[in-house]
Amino acid sequence: MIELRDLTKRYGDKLAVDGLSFTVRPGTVTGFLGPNGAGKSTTMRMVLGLDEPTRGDVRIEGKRYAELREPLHSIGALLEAKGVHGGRRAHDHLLCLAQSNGIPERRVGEALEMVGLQDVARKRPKGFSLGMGQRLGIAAALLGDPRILMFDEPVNGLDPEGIHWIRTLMQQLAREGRTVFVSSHLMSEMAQTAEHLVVIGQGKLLADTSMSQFIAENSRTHVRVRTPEPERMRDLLTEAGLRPVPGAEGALEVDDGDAPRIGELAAAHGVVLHELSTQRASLEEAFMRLTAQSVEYHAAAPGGTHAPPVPQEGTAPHPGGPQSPPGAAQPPPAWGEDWQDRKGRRG
Ligand SMILES: Nc1ncnc2c1ncn2[C@@H]1O[C@H](COP(=O)(O)OP(=O)(O)OP(=O)(O)O)[C@@H](O)[C@H]1O
Repeated sequence: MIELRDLTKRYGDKLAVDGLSFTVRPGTVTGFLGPNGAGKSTTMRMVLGLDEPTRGDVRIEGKRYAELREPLHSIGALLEAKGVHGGRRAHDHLLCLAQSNGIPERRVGEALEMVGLQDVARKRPKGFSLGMGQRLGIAAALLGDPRILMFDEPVNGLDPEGIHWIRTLMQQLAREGRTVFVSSHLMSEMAQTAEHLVVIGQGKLLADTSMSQFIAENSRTHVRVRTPEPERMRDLLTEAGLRPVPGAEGALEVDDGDAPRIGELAAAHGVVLHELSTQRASLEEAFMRLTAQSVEYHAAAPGGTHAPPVPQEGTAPHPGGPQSPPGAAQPPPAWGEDWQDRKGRRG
């Protein structure tokens, strides 16, 4: 369990994390979401004692990180996959970590096997692909067989096979009763992986709820009805006390109706239906709606106006990139911008 109480971090006049209180519980994968610059990485660094909170505190199984006698047994984390010594063989890198944390050597082989790197154990990570680097970082996190795992953007840059593998691994770790806390920008991925969500914006807590409740509360679910007799169907729905509105392709959309009831109504009046479907909003839609006010940077829309950010799975729009209109002002850093890039510029 990870417990945050009033956790706050200020960098100069920037309040990066603003009074966060929430608990990450064992047995489920908890997704950690927020627009760029929301404070996710800062929060994770404070969990690991890498950044000192300005106010408040964070406990791991009831203790501050600095109080953990053998931290790798309590919490394993993947913050930056590039934090590996490129010249030391994969096995030796893990062995160093194991020896300095009182972890038996056999765990090195086990961890390498868990992440599928046993065949390259004697190779140096500087020749590793991004995916292999991520796997090695995850092996390090698993080394101490910890009760808590924390991953910051673990699927960044991975191919579909790697993404699938990490998703399955996180779910398995949660099923084993561990606490799994993971941040990601890939909404469809998060929707498939996490059962619980913590959402922050501009350092503040926006939601701490189950995935299904989050989507239900922050989006619109409606029934879509297509029929060759739309006027008649609309009248029937209205008479039944429902409020159909015109949708795309001549369909009717009913916010407050349930599909079986509408199907029965149509059947009772002999109205042919070509489509009757419940349209559930995606996590991405719900996330965009909730965080619209707390996005730090908005991409400039063609024509120079500012539009709400539209996250594209796995893409990173770049300011001044090929899609910028000629003569357009350089927009501020956009959604999906490589965070390392930004952190680098920050110095
Ligand atoms: N060392 C630092 N010095 C100054 N400002 C910082 C520092 N670290 C973070 N910040 C600022 O704090 C805010 C939160 O940054 P953080 O990296 O935690 O956000 P994030 O949610 O992880 O973003 P991303 O999704 O882009 O990785 C940002 O405005 C960032 O510019």
